[in-house]
Amino acid sequence: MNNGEGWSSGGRRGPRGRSNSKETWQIVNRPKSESPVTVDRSLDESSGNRSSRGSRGRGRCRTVQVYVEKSSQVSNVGKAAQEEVKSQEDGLGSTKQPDEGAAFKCSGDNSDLLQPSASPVSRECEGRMSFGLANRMEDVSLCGQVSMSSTSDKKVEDRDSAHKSGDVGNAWNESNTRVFDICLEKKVFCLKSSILELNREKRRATKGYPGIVIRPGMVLLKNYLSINDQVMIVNKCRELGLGEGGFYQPGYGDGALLHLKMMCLGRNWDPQTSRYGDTRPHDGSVPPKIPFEFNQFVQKAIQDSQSLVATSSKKTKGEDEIPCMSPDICIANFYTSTGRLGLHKDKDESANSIQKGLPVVSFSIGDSAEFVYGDQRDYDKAEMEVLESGDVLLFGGKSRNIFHGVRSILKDTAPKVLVQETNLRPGRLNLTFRQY
Ligand SMILES: O=C(O)CCC(=O)C(=O)O
Ligand SMILES: [Fe+2]
Repeated sequence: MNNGEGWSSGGRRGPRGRSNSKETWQIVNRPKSESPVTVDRSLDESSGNRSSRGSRGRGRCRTVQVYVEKSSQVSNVGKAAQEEVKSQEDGLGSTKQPDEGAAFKCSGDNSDLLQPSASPVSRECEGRMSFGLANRMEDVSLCGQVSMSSTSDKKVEDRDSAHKSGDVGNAWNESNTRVFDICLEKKVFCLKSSILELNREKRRATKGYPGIVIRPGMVLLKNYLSINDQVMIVNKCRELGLGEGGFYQPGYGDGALLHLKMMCLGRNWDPQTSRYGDTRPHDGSVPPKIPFEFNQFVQKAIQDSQSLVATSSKKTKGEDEIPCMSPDICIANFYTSTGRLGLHKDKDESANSIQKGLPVVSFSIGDSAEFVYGDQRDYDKAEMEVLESGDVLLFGGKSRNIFHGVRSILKDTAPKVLVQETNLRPGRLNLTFRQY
């Protein structure tokens, strides 16, 4: 049923600007009792491939945890790349957002329409499985202070309140393409992090966290990227993001803006045409190459997901559910605290890639996000998973064509130590890797 709002013409991206979205969402959060089961580091280090019962899941859902040895994980790739990258760019660019109530045209896969709120749905729980993944936090010193730029914060506030009051334009034009800095430049004042908070982060980073088979072809590796790796990724993305083909404010063909900043690596994805290309049409820039270390993380995440799937079902080979993939595209999104992304399918990769179910591999860094997904473009039927900093999500095989999106960014949830080390702006960095 059409509730009066349409969808964008972008193939990959879907709906934007659902009015009063916060109030009308009906997705059920996982009850507290079903939060991921953590494992002791001692277990993790001694047991190699042991499995035990966990309590994650819903209702009748039984989960099993499998522990992997710390040495088998990707570790500290590119530690040297943690140097601070200096830039004189202000980096905010024009961040005008479309009016929340704006209607958008629809076409192709994005033509389904929003349904009015219905009763909450529970997620399918069969086949879920946990996979213990120890994490690493060597060499990152914990300090109780986080610094941010007050100047930049003020600009972000201004933009946000303009957005809320709906008095900003929504047209995409050349001025929207100014480079965007994902990190704050000046350290002007300090926010104290409580010792409790820092200890919580430290515990989280040093304990194993589960990997979960959410549904066939969809795997979530919780807390998979160490803080060191996250720092490296942020620094690298910042460096690339300030150069040719770096972060900018994208817009659709109809002029509406996406609620995020974007940078493409490997190949350019153009939201105006929903196509991949070698250069970025609005400025002719060539996308930076995907850093080698990023691809190593992706390969490792695919392998670990395949092992997880194989362990969870004797009948299935891991590769059948999550096929191997060599990424030649990475789309980096930066969401400020008001950022979001409507339900959409990733469908602009080659027919061969999609047909084979080659997975999309997604890294989350910074503030947590409410990630929604489902078989239909229907928010009321969608399920939700909070993606936290360091989480890696894969959807391939039978889940390659799911609708998915980001409902909201949860403020002040980024690990303090990450913010302190990188000066990452409030918000979330997301990288999705694909093979064309
Ligand atoms: O930010 C996310 O988690 C999802 C991003 C996404 O779906 C995309 O870039 O196509
Ligand atoms: Fe996507």
